[in-house]
Amino acid sequence: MESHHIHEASRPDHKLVIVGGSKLSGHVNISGSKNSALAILAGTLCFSGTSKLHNSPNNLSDIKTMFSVLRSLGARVEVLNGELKVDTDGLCSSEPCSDSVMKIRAGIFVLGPILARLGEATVALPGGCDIGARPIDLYIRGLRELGAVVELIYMLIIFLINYYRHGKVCAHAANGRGLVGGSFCLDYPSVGATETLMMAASLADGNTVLSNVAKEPEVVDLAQFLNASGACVEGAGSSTIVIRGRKRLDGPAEHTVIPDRIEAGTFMIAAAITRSCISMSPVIPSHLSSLMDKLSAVGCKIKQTTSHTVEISAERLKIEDGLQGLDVRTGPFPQFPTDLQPQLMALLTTCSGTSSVEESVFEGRMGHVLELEKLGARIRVCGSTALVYGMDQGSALYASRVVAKDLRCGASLVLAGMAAEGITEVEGVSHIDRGYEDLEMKLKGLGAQISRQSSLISHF
Ligand SMILES: CC(=O)N[C@H]1[C@@H](OP(=O)(O)OP(=O)(O)OC[C@H]2O[C@@H](n3ccc(=O)[nH]c3=O)[C@H](O)[C@@H]2O)O[C@H](CO)[C@@H](O)[C@@H]1O
Ligand SMILES: C=C(OP(=O)(O)O)C(=O)O
Repeated sequence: MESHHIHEASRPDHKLVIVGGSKLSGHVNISGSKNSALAILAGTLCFSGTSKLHNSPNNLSDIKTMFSVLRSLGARVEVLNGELKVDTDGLCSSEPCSDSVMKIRAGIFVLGPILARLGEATVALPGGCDIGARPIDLYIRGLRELGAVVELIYMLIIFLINYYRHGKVCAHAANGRGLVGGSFCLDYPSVGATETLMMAASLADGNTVLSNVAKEPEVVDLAQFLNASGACVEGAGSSTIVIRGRKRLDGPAEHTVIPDRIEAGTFMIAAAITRSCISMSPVIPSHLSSLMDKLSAVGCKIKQTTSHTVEISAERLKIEDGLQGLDVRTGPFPQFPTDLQPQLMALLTTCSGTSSVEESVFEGRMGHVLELEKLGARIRVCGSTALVYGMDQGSALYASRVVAKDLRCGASLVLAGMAAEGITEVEGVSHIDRGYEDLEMKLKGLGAQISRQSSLISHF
């Protein structure tokens, strides 16, 4: 057992019970971005003072876990009337609580800020969705370019007849000096490595040039937060970022987190898979271009009704009618997001023809396939590509009991359950709670028949 894949889901859980076949209608409010908020929370460690964050999705379990990470370092975190305040005056530790770090991928995002601010950091290897190896070599190599000495240390923890490997990253600024500016070209535009290096370089002595960086909107949001706190980060959103390091950042900023493009995308696919028409806000349409292109190509009609509102319509008489399968390949932004791949795959099982879905970002992000097959989908996986057979090629969604193996797998199963005939049960809801605020309440508000129940009650 690898220690960095321990999930809340290993505890007794709830399930979502879905009566398939309902049409959706109306409007849904989109929460703030999980991945932006997680990076910005780490960013608050770059300076002293109290930051105010609006639109942070504070009810997500991943965000609450990040609060625990920050608190374990001496920060004070408070949520009052939806407004989040993070006070980092009391930062007193360079080693966050390993149990919390090991629950989420973003646990490792604190490495850069702590190292830059305190000159040393020891952080456990992080958790997050179990979708492949997820190394941190780019973080380590990048920090070394900024003058850090970084080592990975593994311990074998033996407990009765079980054992697991517990890994930690230990870093310190070489020769007791702080970090220094440098140049680093990422082999792959990793979101987390880009964010970590951007935060660390903001406090380095001199200028840093990062090339082949991630261009995701969450990277841009973090850069805006850091700049509002006195940092000088230029070029976020392009493939090269230049950071003019400062000894100390001015401090606390007030910032509004961008809307969650993955949550918005999931609701767009919910409308498509139920052949319904819904609207949603706030969204930043340019963050959703690749999904909107694909949904238009399958046959949905998408309209931007205000600068921050989109309406999607896939209304047809019958679920079997109309939508056409297609080929898709995931990739770094602005390509199709891997975090919407499982949800799109669920939709493609209800379209006509054979679709091809290639996962190019994570090596192990096909965990939803087996579960979708339990709901009647016909899918064949060859390496990193799944051939998805549509309704006219043998897929026929019907109710079953399935398990969310990870966050977006869970979302994809909920969507498939809404299109399946009968009552579907989705277990492992704690994965879904990591990244969707009130998913079932929001879907219910749109007309879905969905409820949360104890896993001990069964409909089968
Ligand atoms: C908390 C958060 O923001 N999570 C998001 C973030 O994850 P995360 O930041 O972990 O994703 P990355 O962009 O780093 O990973 C992309 C690819 O790069 C590889 N890699 C990454 C780092 C490294 O040092 N070495 C390396 O090889 C990974 O194994 C993966 O194959 O971006 C992903 C890609 O958009 C999203 O799916 C996640 O939802
Ligand atoms: C993969 C995801 O999250 P994380 O990186 O936190 O595991 C996700 O949000 O789909």
